[in-house]
Amino acid sequence: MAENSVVTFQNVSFSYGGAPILEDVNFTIQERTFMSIVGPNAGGKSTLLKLMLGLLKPSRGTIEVFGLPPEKARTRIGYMPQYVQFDPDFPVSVLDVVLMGRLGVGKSLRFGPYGKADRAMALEALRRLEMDNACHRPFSALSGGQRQRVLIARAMAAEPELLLLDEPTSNVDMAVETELFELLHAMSESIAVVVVSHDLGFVSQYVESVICVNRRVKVHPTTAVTGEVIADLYGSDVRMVRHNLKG
Ligand SMILES: Nc1ncnc2c1ncn2[C@@H]1O[C@H](COP(=O)(O)OP(=O)(O)OP(=O)(O)O)[C@@H](O)[C@H]1O
Repeated sequence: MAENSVVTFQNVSFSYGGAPILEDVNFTIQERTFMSIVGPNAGGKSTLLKLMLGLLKPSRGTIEVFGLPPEKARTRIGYMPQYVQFDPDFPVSVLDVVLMGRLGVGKSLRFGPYGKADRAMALEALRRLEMDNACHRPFSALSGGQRQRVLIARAMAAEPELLLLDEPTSNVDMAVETELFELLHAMSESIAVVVVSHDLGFVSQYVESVICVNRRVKVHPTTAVTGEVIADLYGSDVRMVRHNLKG
């Protein structure tokens, strides 16, 4: 593993049993970086994240996270999945949801009760997402955007060295999206942050490089993402939304 590499993919291919979803993938993610995974629907973005987490195994090639097989590095990764299922009748508080991020943190796997340090870390994560005032509210009573922030807090509560977020802003308005990206950008000064997004124009304002996924994977510095790169990735059917938020 190269020095400072958090994630390394070497000649990785993957299929769910049928046609290849990812083919001969090679890239690295360095520490203290903010990257986005972009690409068309069904291009393999979520699959790439699940491989990084060790939830799926490559059919070919090698993946290392912090120099380890991904499943051995999982406690160092914070993950926010694309869809979170929960029962709205289940009386779980905001703090309970964030505390779930503390499961497995530390030397051994623990299944509660949570200690003081766990609660402090969960509250700190909520504070950073400006949701600490809601800590005793039922999770089901929150708006979509508030839930999204709580789920990000849950991923952060694990004190991850690598934070993976699968479309974290799919339910939120643009003001919240901007706030979240500012926050993630700040976090990337100390850890590696990787965000799956459909909105290349928006993420380009924040990330240093983009991991373009469409069965093959190519990494481009944001400045090199030209119309040609986009057409290559998405074909002619591309809607590149540029919000022009920074003046
Ligand atoms: N568990 C599974 N079993 C079989 N095929 C799957 C499974 N999960 C995903 N796929 C297929 O793998 C391909 C890539 O899916 P993936 O979810 O990685 O794409 P994606 O780029 O994240 O898509 P989207 O932008 O729509 O979220 C798709 O064709 C999908 O149908």
